Amino acid sequence: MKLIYTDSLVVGAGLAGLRVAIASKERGLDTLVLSLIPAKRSHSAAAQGGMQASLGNTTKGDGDNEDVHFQDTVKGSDWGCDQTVARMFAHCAPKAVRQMANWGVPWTRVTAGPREVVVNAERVTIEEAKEAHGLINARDFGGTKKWRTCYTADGTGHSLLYAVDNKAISLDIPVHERVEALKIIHDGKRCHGVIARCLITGELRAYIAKSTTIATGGYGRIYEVSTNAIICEGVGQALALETGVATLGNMEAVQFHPTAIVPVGILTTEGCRGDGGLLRDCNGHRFMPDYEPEKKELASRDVVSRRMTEHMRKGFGVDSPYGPHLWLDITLLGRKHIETNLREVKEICENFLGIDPADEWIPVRPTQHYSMGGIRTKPTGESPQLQGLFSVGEAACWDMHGFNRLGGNSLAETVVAGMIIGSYVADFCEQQDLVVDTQLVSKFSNELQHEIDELCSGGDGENAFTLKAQMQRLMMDYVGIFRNGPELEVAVTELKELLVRSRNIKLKCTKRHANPELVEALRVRRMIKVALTVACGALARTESRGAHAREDYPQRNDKEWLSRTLASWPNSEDLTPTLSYEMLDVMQMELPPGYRGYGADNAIAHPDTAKRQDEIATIIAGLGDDASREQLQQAIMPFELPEHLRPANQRFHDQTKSTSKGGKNS
Ligand SMILES: Cc1cc2nc3c(=O)[nH]c(=O)nc-3n(C[C@H](O)[C@H](O)[C@H](O)COP(=O)(O)OP(=O)(O)OC[C@H]3O[C@@H](n4cnc5c(N)ncnc54)[C@H](O)[C@@H]3O)c2cc1C
Repeated sequence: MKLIYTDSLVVGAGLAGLRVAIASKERGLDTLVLSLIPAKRSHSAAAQGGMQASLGNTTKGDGDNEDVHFQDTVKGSDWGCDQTVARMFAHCAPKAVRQMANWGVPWTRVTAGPREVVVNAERVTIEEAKEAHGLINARDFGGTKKWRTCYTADGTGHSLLYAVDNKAISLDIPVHERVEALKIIHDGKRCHGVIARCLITGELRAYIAKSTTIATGGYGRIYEVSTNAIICEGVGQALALETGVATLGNMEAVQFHPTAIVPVGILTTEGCRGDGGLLRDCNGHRFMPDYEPEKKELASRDVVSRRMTEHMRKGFGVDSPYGPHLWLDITLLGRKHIETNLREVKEICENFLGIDPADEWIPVRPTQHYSMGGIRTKPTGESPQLQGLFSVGEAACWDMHGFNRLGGNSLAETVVAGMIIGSYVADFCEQQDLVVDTQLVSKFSNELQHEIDELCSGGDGENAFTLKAQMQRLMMDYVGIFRNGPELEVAVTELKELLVRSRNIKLKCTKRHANPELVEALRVRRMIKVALTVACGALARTESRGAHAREDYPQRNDKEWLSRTLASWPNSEDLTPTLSYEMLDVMQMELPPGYRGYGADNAIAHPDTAKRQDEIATIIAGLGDDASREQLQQAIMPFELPEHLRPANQRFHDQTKSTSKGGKNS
């Protein structure tokens, strides 16, 4: 078998993986990336609406800064996130968005003077500052206090991925395309690389590295209908799970996006509502203000998706051969706006629905969209259990999204976390020697070879495609937007049966090289395990938090459930994961749990909340009015960053406004 050595191995050539690879290569490390597909076709390219960074350039972003972005992110997460990580992220997002401009992203810019926008269904004219002319613009997105989402029309992921991939090419970073990592090489304590299979020749290869970063994206395709690319199948999470040691975090936290088109499930960006689009029911009635008078269509995604589902259950859905749906109305934005800022949406509507969204309403329904859960890491991106194993981007539970990700915070996470974690990965590689344990390599490659031999051994057995379809249907029916105990029990029981059956898959086509059936068979048994971590986590969590909505436990229960679910699979013969919990410590939080500002306000309070609020008030009073925001931060919730990322961010109106924390400008 071919052994390939490198310092920094990155599995995944989406935005997150490439950004880590660039950080390694820029430090002079030998770096190599694996990908199922050419880098520029990675799922990141599909992102439409934009990335959040508190630049505060537009009038509607005036007063924005890291504090506001941090608070929106924590509230968006329904207090499920790691607040230290949310702080690291909010601090570095402005740096990342500017770096992307430097690398060639053609951000939409501010034009000084009057600008016509739609706010709450009305056309209003805002005035953009003369000093902001030519600076990076931002649009509104759900769950945010300010207009903060930087964008390139509605092709933001495409332009980001092209810029980042071109940067990787300019640094001569090799990407081994059409290669699938299927096993992590480890000794229970330390990760040494992966065993991968070439999807063209079928050859197995060992990639041996000082650090291995899993950046394989989300696991959306364990559901039947998803906005995700078909390669988002959760194999990266399964790789970690199958080590038996590494843990996955909050796998039950699965986001449903409010506006995917019916029936195919392709996304229309949140930018549609951010720019002023409305949701209407079968009577043409704009219903969101009835449920969410303050944020209306721009509450966070978990809230809007639930309200839409609730409204359809009351009989206000539009009947269609594909089940009920609602309408997204962007006609009020006008043709010019749609053809410049939402042109991908227009093309999607024309090509997949045969309608012109400047004239007609778009049929939409909430659809699986994002994986908040993933490979649990420390703030440095490293697995707490396996030294040298890192994870980043949607594959990871770093964990800045908790139980609900805000729109625009994922693209931002890929390049921000890629920048931060890339730096820690490089530090790690500089401090470590390359360890080559050939016995260990043989053990894992033999296991994979044996698995392939079994699948190809002929005879009667299960069909991989059938099992996958059954798993996807189960997840859709029983582990969806609203969940309850009896249905989750059904999901777990039937997924366990599918897992047993998946151990007896036999291929009809037994070719060892390019063979889609073999690819499917190797993936589906891993996907079912991932699906079980979602279903079991959801069944065990007897509360509602963010995207995890239990009809039988409708309250957020901070008293008992302010925790992160950890899932591991210590014994390969087990039929369910082992769950444990990492408690979130209110006494360490900068923002103790409270009301999000939208959605239901019926949480069961944590006993420490009031105590922590008092403690923070005492700290602020003790430091006095002259304290800098850095002193305050240090006293309330300090956080680490690589040194080059620590300097304060600057904004064009810094000179004219207060620099104290109270002034919300830093
Ligand atoms: C339609 C759509 C629109 C979106 N719009 C926005 C938006 O406007 N703003 C926002 O913030 N977020 C948005 N998101 C979310 C965001 O795009 C993703 O979360 C993000 O791009 C994920 O990037 P990533 O680098 O983590 O993974 P990906 O881009 O998914 O890349 C994964 C990589 O891993 C590789 N890979 C996978 N498995 C293996 C394996 N076993 N072996 C080798 N390689 C492997 C793949 O080939 C790929 O290169 C959107 C998502 C969707 C679905």
